[in-house]
Amino acid sequence: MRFLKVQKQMAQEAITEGKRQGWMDRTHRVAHEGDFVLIPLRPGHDPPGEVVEREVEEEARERPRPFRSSFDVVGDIAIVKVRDVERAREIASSILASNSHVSAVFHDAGISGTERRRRLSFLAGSYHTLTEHRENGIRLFVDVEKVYFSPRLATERMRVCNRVADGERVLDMFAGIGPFSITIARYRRCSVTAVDINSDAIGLMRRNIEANRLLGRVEPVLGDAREVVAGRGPFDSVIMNLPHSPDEFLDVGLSVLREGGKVFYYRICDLDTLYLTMERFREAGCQILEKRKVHGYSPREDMYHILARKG
Ligand SMILES: C[S@@+](CC[C@H](N)C(=O)[O-])C[C@H]1O[C@@H](n2cnc3c(N)ncnc32)[C@H](O)[C@@H]1O
Repeated sequence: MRFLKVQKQMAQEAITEGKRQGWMDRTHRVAHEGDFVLIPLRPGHDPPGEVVEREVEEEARERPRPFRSSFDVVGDIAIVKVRDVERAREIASSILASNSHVSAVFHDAGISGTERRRRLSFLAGSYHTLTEHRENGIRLFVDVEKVYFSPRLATERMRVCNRVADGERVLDMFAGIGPFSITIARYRRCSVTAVDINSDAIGLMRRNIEANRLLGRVEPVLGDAREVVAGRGPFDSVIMNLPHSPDEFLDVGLSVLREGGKVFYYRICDLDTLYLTMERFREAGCQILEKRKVHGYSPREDMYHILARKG
């Protein structure tokens, strides 16, 4: 098989270009060879650079992965995630018929913008977007139209909480309505700084802190993490749950983390990008303690978690 051979430092950029220009063979995995990365090429494509031939084993072929289920339930609101709106309408009727606790159903046309708001259209039931969701023994007010919230991360939030010790200072850099922060403050004697750029999310976070009687334990901070985090800390744990673009903030997160502190990092990407990200952690002087898949995202990408220690 033919590969484009590039230096490790240039690999991320080359992979992005290879996907955009269509010369990268996305049915095979990227390989590693010393300080170089080998990017698989589609037949008949010759991008500029060094092209090499290598034998590949069958396991190097990417396998199709299962898609995620077709709807989520947040409080008493169901959010249908299939592309076809007609199919979404059919699913909406059967959700209402078979789930007595669901009273409104929306179609999700995707999440967009810095504030990660959902583009929703109303399908069935009684129209409302504000609901109360319960997970891991906490109460969360969520406006499904104005803020990001995913019930699929409930187990993940408890896992993170279980890795945090009493007495820690915790920074939740992209906190949303505060599900990680509030879970930790509820079960650990910690002080949590919870940052988000979306004013609606911070408004709901304040309400959630009060609803869970955690006033003074979680400090909501409205603003761009890049600006408002500098000068705070040092923190014992930093949570980075901005899975589409966390690398832009890795320097900020690590700058306020104490030596020996932990970073809980999430990223949606393919395996090749994940390995490059792990390399970035190592280059920044961190030790990877854990790496695992949280859930599938698309046929080619998954959401991954990296737990790393500074120093
Ligand atoms: C994927 S959501 C995660 C929310 C929350 N951690 C959760 O589990 O529900 C990412 C959040 O990051 C916020 N965000 C995006 N860019 C930001 C930035 N530069 N500074 C602070 N928050 C940001 C968005 O408003 C959004 O609420």
